Amino acid sequence: MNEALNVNISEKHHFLIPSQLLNLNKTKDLLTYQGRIMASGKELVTKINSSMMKTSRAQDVRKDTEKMMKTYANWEEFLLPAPTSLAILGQLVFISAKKDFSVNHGMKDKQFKFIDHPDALPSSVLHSGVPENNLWMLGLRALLGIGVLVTSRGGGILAQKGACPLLSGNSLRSLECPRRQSTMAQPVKFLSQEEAQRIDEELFTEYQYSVDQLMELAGLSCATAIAQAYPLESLLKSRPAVLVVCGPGNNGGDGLVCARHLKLFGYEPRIVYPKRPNKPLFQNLTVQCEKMDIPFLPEMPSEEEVIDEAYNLVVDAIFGFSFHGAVREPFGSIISTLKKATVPIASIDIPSGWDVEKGNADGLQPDMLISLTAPKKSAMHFRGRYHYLGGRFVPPALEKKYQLNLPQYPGTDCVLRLP
Ligand SMILES: NC(=O)C1=CN([C@@H]2O[C@H](COP(=O)(O)OP(=O)(O)OC[C@H]3O[C@@H](n4cnc5c(N)ncnc54)[C@H](OP(=O)(O)O)[C@@H]3O)[C@@H](O)[C@H]2O)[C@@H](O)CC1
Ligand SMILES: [K+]
Repeated sequence: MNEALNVNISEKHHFLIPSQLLNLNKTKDLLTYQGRIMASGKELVTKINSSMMKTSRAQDVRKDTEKMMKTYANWEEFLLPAPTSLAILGQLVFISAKKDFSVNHGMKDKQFKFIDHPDALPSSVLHSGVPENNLWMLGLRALLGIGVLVTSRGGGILAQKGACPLLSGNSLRSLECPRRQSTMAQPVKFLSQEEAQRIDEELFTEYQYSVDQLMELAGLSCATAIAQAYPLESLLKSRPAVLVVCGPGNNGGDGLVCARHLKLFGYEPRIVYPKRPNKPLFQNLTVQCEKMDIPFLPEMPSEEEVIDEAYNLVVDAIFGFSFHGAVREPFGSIISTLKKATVPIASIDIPSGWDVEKGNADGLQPDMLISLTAPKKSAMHFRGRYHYLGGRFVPPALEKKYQLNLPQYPGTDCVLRLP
């Protein structure tokens, strides 16, 4: 396994410890300081195994950790104690430093029987249960200087508790996270339709952005988030084909931009664009896609089997936050076909056909939602695997005015995975 060292603690318990973490100089110091010599490979496994058994009292570990981590950051504030109830639930803890990963990759025999989807594990700390006591957790904490952050789905609890949001994302770059004082304690705001439209309006009128500018950033966010959630190497079809369905408004424009960036990222997008507005903005975006050899389909495939057969993913860029009322044709038929397709759907800003605030229990159920600027109220009803925030263009004054409490994007990233 390239990115993580698999540590078999016992027959039932496995850890994946990211090699990046082990390579950190500070971590090495820390291990030496603990009097436990860190080695590599099998030796490391033995060391960890034995140190689990010899774990010092929780109080000592807490003090040590505090002392050690203070130099770098106030990590102690981010650590959640593992609830005892969780401590008896299961068997596994995973820590990964990068994107989602497969635990089966490079394994001789597939021994991860407690994992539902071994080929797509969330990258942030995932807790699906821990052994009968939390000794190993303390041990890990003592060894690596971090706590095991417990959550049922990577990062979920962390973000709500106001932990460094980077930790809930995909990267151990979180070690460098400058803390954000003002919004840490507040959950991100879910916008009403009217708020979303007012913010949008203000960006254009007060802040003097052009639509093209923001659309470019929005579309780039969408393509980036998609590439993170569905990396090329994870696609099941031999061709990395993606169907991008674009609607008549700016959400559709985001879809066109997204398609263009997906193409640059190595995907093979194809676009369905049944109602094209007669405005230079959309005409230009269309030409840009054509010049990038992105095919526009004459019509939406009407059979869901055709979509399932040909595409790895559908990008839903039909309607965004201005959607209202009952869906009109041709989009009604398009959405019903998409509802029957089994291929994952990534919705831009709002799952199309959903009420912007109330959602739609009988509507599309996308696997991914990329909320732009801030999630809308309907995002509370999103049940898919990947919820990303994109559109990193909100000026701080505007964020403050609407009390958006946006989590901090990791480093220079333009997207952030939400719990
Ligand atoms: N600040 C941001 O966050 C940014 C947001 N951006 C993006 O803009 C999106 C909002 O775009 P938007 O305002 O153009 O509206 P959008 O939702 O695409 O659809 C409007 C179209 O749909 C139509 N339509 C409506 N209801 C319908 C129905 N029932 N059945 C059929 N048709 C219906 C409606 O037709 P009309 O009702 O006018 O006849 C109109 O043609 C936002 O979600 C985000 O993706 C970024 O690009 C830039 C920065
Ligand atoms: K959409």
